[in-house]
Amino acid sequence: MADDGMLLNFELGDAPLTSQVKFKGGRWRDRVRAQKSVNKPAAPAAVTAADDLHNSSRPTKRPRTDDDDGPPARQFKTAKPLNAPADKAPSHAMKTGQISSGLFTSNPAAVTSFEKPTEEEEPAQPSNAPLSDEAENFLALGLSRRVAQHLATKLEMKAPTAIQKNTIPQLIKDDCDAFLQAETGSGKTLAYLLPIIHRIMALSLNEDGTSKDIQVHRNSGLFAIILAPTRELCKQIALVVEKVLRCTPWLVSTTVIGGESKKSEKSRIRKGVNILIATPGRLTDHLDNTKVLDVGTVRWLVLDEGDRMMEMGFEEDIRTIINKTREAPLQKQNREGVRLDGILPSRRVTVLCSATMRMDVQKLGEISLKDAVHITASKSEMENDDSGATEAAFSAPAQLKQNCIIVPAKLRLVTLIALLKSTFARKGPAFKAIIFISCADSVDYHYALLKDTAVPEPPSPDAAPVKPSPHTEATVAPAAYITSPANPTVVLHKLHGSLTQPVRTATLNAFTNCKEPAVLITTDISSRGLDVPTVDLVIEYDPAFAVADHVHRIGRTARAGRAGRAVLFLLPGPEEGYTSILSSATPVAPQLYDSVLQKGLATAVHLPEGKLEDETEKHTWTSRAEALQLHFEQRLLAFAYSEYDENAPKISKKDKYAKGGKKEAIKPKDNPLLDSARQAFRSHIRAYATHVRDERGFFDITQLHLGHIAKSFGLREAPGGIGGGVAKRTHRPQDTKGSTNATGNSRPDRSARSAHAGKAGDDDDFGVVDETAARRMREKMMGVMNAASEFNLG
Ligand SMILES: Nc1ncnc2c1ncn2[C@@H]1O[C@H](COP(=O)(O)OP(=O)(O)OP(=O)(O)O)[C@@H](O)[C@H]1O
Repeated sequence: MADDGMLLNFELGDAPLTSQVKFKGGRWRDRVRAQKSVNKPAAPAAVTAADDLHNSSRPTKRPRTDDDDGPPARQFKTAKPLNAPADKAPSHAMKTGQISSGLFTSNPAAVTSFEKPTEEEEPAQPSNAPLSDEAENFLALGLSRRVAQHLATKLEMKAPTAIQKNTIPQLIKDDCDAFLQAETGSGKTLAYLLPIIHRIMALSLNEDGTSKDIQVHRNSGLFAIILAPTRELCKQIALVVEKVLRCTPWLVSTTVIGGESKKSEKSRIRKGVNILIATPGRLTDHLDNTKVLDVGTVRWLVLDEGDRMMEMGFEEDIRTIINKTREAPLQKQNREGVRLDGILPSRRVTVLCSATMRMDVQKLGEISLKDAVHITASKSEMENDDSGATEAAFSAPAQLKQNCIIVPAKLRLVTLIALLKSTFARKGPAFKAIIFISCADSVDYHYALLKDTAVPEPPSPDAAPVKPSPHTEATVAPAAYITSPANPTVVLHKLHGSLTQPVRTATLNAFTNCKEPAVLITTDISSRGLDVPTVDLVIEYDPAFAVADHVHRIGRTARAGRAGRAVLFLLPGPEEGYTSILSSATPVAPQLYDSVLQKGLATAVHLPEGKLEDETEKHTWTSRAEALQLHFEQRLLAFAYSEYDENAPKISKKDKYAKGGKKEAIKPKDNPLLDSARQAFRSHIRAYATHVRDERGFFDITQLHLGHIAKSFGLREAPGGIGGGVAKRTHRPQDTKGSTNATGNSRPDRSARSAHAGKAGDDDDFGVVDETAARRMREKMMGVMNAASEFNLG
């Protein structure tokens, strides 16, 4: 066995692990068995292949800091559980045939140079805030006094943002198509909505501004259709429309977004609607089947987050919607005889809207726009003048602080906890964070891992009855690990597209309205358009599949001029080069993972039942990190092996070693958390293969050390069953140790990564991504998404 890097995580001893794992919940019989199992004396270790058996690589060059109390670069003995008596720390690992590699050893070194931050820099001036000049107001942009007053008094919006300032007069006076492109959180929704509502309201006004005798009402015709990619986004837009329409209660909006019966949507359309907010699929369905849906009076078609709709495969639906609205004869007056021309546009106007500019959007522009003006926060110009379009393609709000932490795979999980723990300890009670993860399985797993598993205390007789929503039972829970005495209640939420619509809606509402500090663990379902103004921190635990998605993800914070911070986790190696393309838009400051761990683990980790350490011993951040990792690994092993179960049929030595004398792991028992970890790992690896082609040099699946990645899921070895899209490489590439990849970064030593090798030093690469297979996989993911729900990366 290679010795370097292969360590037991703890010493071998014979004392029981008593308080390391506490079993709560479930049947009492299971709890008793589980507790007995951890109290049993240890048996000699049966060693099987571990995650990095082959990892005979170079020692870690872990960056060190001044007050570093970390371990040496190589260590042959790592920490024992902190609450185990000295020299007596038996482990599940010994019994299960598992070996766990040391947390701080055999980690590839980062090539990024980390500059020590000198002083807290002055935050940049917000770039997406309402304008501060007193002369800037909605009235001056041409909106009616009624709307301007309503915005100021009821919605507390006195001044427009830059994109609103450039869009509103344009869409009030001109009837040409428009492409709105501005940073996330810059108020694009109101930028296109206000002129539409202003012009519809004008149908009820005389030229002198007084009200006409006949006012338009819900039955006067459908004037605008707004399309958005997700139900969540549609609901959010509908809420904004509804708030603005409160100043004109005779106008009505509604949504057709699926997730409820088509019959009730039909009946709302029949009652009359002036502004319709829809997802493309559902609207196409209604255009085909709902006769009362008359698009003859429609003057505006807005495609919000157009690029996302294209990416999700809605191109056909969008084409159908555009063709059907264009083909319907344009009615110059409605059936009540109200003249529409002259007040509403004399042609159908299409507005395309996105914070990012990518190929999908250009294609959508070709399908939907004619002689469009390109409106940005700084100017408005005809589209064929493309200056400015690309420069703004990937910009993020200026006040948004961006960091990236280069974390070796094995340390990802503990670094995440440390980051959350220190952030929540420092921040006020209303602090909110979103963690983006690549797939739904991984969201499910991390939610299950981080939530407080303690059975809640029965409420005292005089306590007010709490009525938890039945829809959020499985998606909202108190968090463990990241709480602190300063911030004891952090509420964990999870959201992804495989959840049912009522659960998605209820969970999002719970997160938005949560008065406690809150974390939302989610997929890219939450990356677009989601407007929770109080989100302070976005963590990209898994990088986005494309830079455009990254821009939208981090845009969930720093909205409308507020401050915000985004942290991106990257692996040492090719991924480090990714910062070069991000920094071309906004600077991304690299951060040492050591400093994150040091800060977060300066104090004990809190479990619901107490601290995860023996207070009589001295602890360092490294020993706490090791203990925390061990704790997670033990949680996965807790119910996993029948050897722990006294009542389970005994497995004979003969059976154990049946296959040609090979050591066989003992058959695992059912452990939902372990199953979830394995499933999450597999989905994570598959998702990794779907990064867009242009960025795959940074996210190269052949560079992943699966054993180390497994450890970040609390697993001690990489489970099998990863297929589809990942083909075995047959030739060892030449660019091994010391070579430089396309990004200019030297690759980590490949010989360090042969855990999946057929033959050591030969066919040792895990696989290459076949482009067609990757595309198929991505399409499949999108396909599942469209069939089951509309937005599910998982
Ligand atoms: N003029 C304004 N004054 C104050 N707040 C505003 C103004 N306009 C919009 N906002 C607020 O800014 C936030 C972001 O608005 P909106 O969701 O429209 O941004 P966006 O540009 O569409 O962002 P994204 O690209 O992320 O979808 C919302 O909370 C909205 O209420």
